[in-house]
Amino acid sequence: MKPPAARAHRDMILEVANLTMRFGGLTAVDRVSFTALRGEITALIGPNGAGKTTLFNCITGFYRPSEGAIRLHRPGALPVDLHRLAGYRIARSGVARTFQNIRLFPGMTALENLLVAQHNTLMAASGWAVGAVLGLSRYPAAERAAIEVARRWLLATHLLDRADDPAGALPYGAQRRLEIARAMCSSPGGPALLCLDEPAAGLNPRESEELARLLLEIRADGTSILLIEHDMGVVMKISDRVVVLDHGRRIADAAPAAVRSDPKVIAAYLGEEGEEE
Ligand SMILES: Nc1ncnc2c1ncn2[C@@H]1O[C@H](COP(=O)(O)OP(=O)(O)OP(=O)(O)O)[C@@H](O)[C@H]1O
Repeated sequence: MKPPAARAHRDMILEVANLTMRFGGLTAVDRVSFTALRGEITALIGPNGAGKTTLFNCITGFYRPSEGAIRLHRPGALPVDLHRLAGYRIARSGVARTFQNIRLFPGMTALENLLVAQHNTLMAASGWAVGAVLGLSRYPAAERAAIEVARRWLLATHLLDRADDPAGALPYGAQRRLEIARAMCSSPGGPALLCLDEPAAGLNPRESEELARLLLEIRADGTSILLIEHDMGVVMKISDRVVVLDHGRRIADAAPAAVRSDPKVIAAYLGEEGEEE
């Protein structure tokens, strides 16, 4: 486990402070605080209904939290209060996400899905106007760069040979990888923070292995990752830090080995998982 001094403010990518989200009388997230460090994989685990996806939805702007703050810290830039921003602005500030249920454009090819993800970059190159149609000189170069970025992520996700297949025709595991590739294409230079909601759901053991390798590559490439995942094999193998939620509250926040042997976590979640198997 990293010593507390190593979790300094300057190393932070995400700061969640006293976050609360209520739906009528139900408190789905209850005064949760934690930090995710730059260059790390931070996992968010806990039983069904613990509030993990609700927390993600607050971070990515799908929900406006009832209370508390969420800040993105990027090197050389002022912290960004994500809890005050609209979702599209959060995406533009470098936060990308995937969903529990695959949300690709099924009728578009794998390559097209990755180009659509770069729409903002391409529109910026056209001056947010008719530049592309008028043949503005910056647009063709931006388009070539977008194809190169897409190619790079098709390669990284082992989908280059399926580039021209409709996304909806790809096997399930390939669609999951394409979703991650799409998220990686959504910001120029890659997102600062990649939020993945159960990326291993429905994968077979070999595909889970491949996914773990891909996430380690993404981390090595400089993108910090926030990961909701029920596959404890994947979580324990690749996470630097594990935050555990139960009934909307944070019950643990430590290195994987410490979380695995924490009696509170075993009682609330890991024990229950073992019984299910
Ligand atoms: N839009 C909503 N309206 C009302 N209640 C909601 C809403 N979204 C989530 N909840 C409730 O908030 C609680 C937390 O749900 P959430 O989906 O965040 O849990 P989770 O930890 O992601 O669970 P899972 O592992 O099953 O995905 C649940 O009781 C859920 O029913």
